[in-house]
Amino acid sequence: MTGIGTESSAMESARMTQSEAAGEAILLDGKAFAATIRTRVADHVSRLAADHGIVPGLAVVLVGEDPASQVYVRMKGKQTREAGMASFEHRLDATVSQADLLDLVRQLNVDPAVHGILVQLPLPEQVDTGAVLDAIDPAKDVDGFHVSNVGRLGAGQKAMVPCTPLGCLMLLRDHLGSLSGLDAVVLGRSNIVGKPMAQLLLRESCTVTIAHSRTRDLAEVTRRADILVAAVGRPGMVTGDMLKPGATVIDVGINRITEGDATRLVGDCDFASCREVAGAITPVPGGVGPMTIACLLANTITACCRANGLAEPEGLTL
Ligand SMILES: Nc1nc2c(c(=O)[nH]1)N[C@@H](CN(C=O)c1ccc(C(=O)N[C@@H](CCC(=O)O)C(=O)O)cc1)CN2
Repeated sequence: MTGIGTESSAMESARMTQSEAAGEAILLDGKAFAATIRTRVADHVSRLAADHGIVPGLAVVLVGEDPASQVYVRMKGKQTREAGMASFEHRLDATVSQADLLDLVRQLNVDPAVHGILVQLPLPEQVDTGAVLDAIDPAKDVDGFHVSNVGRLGAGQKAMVPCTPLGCLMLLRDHLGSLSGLDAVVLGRSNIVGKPMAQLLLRESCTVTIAHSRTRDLAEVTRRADILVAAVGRPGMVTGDMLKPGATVIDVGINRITEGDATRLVGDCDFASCREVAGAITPVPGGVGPMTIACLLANTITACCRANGLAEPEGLTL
């Protein structure tokens, strides 16, 4: 294993034969890959405790009662504890003032037991999200959303890298090896996914296009992509006819749709038609989503090692 994302290749070759025989895209199993990352994180946590008496700590701040956010925060706490790290959960009322939220962030910034801080998004309207994110100590900014980490990533310097794009990159490297020279199209220009994803792909020497709601002849753009990352939050927007045959498709969308009495999660890609054209594709659920929390744990270890002047964990950072 050299660097991030080569460990599941044996598993993948087995799947490849099955998928190829069926004339369908290979499924990039984020759930399984995330489990291998969490195991690596847990191993590193044990070493930090045994060799240095250090327990990495992650503080997660949840404002309000958005049902999806509550689920994600619960998952984060559980997986943090399972990896042997300390989890600090702070739940604030939806009506919290900007000043009180900033006070909490400042307390966490100076708490030596806390190596990573994450404020769950979205925040309620009365709160200035940018101001809250920029109040987090950049060294503890395990989400990589602080403007200084955004700038460092863009400048090719050591940074905290946003978890979802980092997870996408791990999946891509695991499947493709080198990405150098490939045409990559990122669909979506959010600060959380689209923009950092484009920066990471550029760092891998891809030729990167960011497409968005104003892009003209979108299908003509996406059909050029060897790698397509869809992060627009529109269920089933990408259809098979918009893909280059054999493309690697990373579906970041997590959209809950209602069908009759039932609800289910779907991505931004129309899975059935994309699977017929793509070479490989991430499913929803079980693709990018689980990678996000695994990378959050990895970033917390990275922040903890940097804070203590220790070597960074191999295979968990860029
Ligand atoms: N501060 C942040 N806020 C938000 C982020 C983030 O990275 N930092 N990302 C998203 C939500 N998110 C993590 O917070 C997240 C989304 C989805 C999953 C996941 O594992 N999804 C599963 C399905 C889970 C389900 O059943 O609902 C999957 O795709 O298989 C994890 C984390 C917005 N906010």
